[in-house]
Amino acid sequence: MSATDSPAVELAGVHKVFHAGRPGEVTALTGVDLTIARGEFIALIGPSGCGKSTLLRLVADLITPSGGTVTVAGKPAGKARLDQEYGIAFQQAGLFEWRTVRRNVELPLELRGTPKRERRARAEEMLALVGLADFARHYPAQLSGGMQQRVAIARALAVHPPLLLMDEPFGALDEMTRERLQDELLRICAATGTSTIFVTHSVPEAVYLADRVVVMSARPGRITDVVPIDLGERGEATRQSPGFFAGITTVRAALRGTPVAVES
Ligand SMILES: Nc1ncnc2c1ncn2[C@@H]1O[C@H](COP(=O)(O)OP(=O)(O)OP(=O)(O)O)[C@@H](O)[C@H]1O
Repeated sequence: MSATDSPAVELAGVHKVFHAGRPGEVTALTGVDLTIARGEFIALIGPSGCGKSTLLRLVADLITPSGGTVTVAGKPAGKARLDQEYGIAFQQAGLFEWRTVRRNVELPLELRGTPKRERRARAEEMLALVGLADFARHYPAQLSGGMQQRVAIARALAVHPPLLLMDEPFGALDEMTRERLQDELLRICAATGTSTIFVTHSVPEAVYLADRVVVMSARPGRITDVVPIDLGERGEATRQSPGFFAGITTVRAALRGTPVAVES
């Protein structure tokens, strides 16, 4: 299989233990097998402490597995990181206050050594995509929380990553902003063919966004269900549709089947 037709992400027999063999040893993930197709949108949901962020960090090569393999675009995760195969956006937008919006978006391109003219053009293209073309010269503090989050998404997309990793990026936003950003994110992913792993605590958000909702349980963290969602093209009517509510009911039932994490 060539790198271009390999899956976006492949986790095989992944196991992660923190502080192995030491006091406070935690098995964060066990027996995780998951294959994500190119262009697919995966939502990860599960009780607190079930290993969602750990799974995302393993794919991002921010941490290494204790066992099993993590492959991104047909390459080991470490090689994919060096090749900038993915962009990351977390709950906090994480913008640099002293940089303008455009220069925040340019940052990953700067780190990559992209020439100035090209990175400026790319940043402007990405800002237009998230509807912030008129705010390029503003500073983050002059923007609302939702706008800052859109800048973070533009920055994550600036290197045209085939894979987008998002850890509760809309968690801190009000419902209306959140729903608008969900639509924008889907539009961007469809326009760019990006594959996405999106961690959320919201069942409706997971169902609205995802092609498949991956349900996890804690102690030890593992995948307990994968719920396919077939709602076609999303829009305002989707949020009122029987299929949407049916998806929510299915994911809720899958979550109820999982033990709730008790943090010691
Ligand atoms: N660096 C670390 N060192 C030790 N234990 C860790 C570390 N990171 C995570 N853990 C533990 O691994 C388990 C999974 O954590 P993780 O953050 O992946 O869960 P989560 O599902 O993302 O939780 P939440 O929904 O609360 O964000 C937890 O028990 C956590 O305490």
